[in-house]
Amino acid sequence: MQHLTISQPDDWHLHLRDGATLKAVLPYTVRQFARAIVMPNLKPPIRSVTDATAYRDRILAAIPEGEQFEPLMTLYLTDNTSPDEIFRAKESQFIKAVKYYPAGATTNSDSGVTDIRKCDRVFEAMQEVDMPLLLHGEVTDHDVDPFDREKVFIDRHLIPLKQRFPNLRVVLEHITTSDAVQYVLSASAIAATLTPQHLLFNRQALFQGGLRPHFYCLPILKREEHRQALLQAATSGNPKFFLGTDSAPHTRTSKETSCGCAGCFSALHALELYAEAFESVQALDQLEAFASFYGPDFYQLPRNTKQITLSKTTWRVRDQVPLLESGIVPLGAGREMTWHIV
Ligand SMILES: NC(=O)N[C@@H](CC(=O)O)C(=O)O
Ligand SMILES: [Zn+2]
Ligand SMILES: [Zn+2]
Repeated sequence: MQHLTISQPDDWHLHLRDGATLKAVLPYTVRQFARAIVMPNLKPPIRSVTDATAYRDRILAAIPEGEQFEPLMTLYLTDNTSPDEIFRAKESQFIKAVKYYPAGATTNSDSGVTDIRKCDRVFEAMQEVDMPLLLHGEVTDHDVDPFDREKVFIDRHLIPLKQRFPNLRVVLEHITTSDAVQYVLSASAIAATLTPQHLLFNRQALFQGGLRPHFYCLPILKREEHRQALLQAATSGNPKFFLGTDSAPHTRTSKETSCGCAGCFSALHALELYAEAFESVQALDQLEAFASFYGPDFYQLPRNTKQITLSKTTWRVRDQVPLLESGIVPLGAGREMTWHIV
């Protein structure tokens, strides 16, 4: 196959940041994706409809002239989020979900939830108005090994949560383990997003000839057997699994340091990376549904009608994209790619 034309995809998990970073990264997303679920982990986080309205306006203002893009906003759940905020969010029309970060689990999560049970009144409101809950599904307990934090989260928190709120629609974000795949398959009213890094790389990428900070994201890359399970889920044609890049820009200097930030920047070439992952298991015929159908179906939004074409062309991922002094290093910088957006 030399060309692949699919309906335009959407990105169901994206970090756009704010200010200069927002302006630097947004054009890459707009080139590929019609819509994106925008993460609320700014400093300070997007906690209210008022915050989300202002942030959405800043995103709209940063869309390049003549391009179309629809940011779908989220609220950052805290111990103090009120059920009334959920009702207001539902009324806004453009807030599509609420994001749960365990306090301290990942980048800018200091204001996250300290105990998930504290939010039960909010979950009740969400279940009532059918507002999806997006989970960064990792425990933060220091006695739990970083490679086990997703599985332990499912056992300790997600299974009980689903028992308390069986109809609350949940997305387990950026899944990294076969345990997560199994759980999502077994439960109802739940879906999962998959990132390009977790489909293409295993934890060896972190240690290839030395320490590789640009492969460090959370949840951390896992063993090959987990990558295989994720790839199988993504290409299986099951609508519970859809595209969410988790593109998470950090400057080069904030990653190449003694305590580097977590996050991989993939907005530059996300769709091309997914195409490569799907082709590696002869499943390019499943790419369109994963990238363009199952996400809008879950969020009860119309599928996109525009199309996008990829062609079989080799090219090399550039070393960095410009931002401030140090730039942002894209996922797989220097890598030879095999698919290119026309
Ligand atoms: N995935 C990451 O490693 N980092 C994300 C936060 C997140 O999605 O957990 C970020 O905001 O940088
Ligand atoms: Zn996360
Ligand atoms: Zn993320």
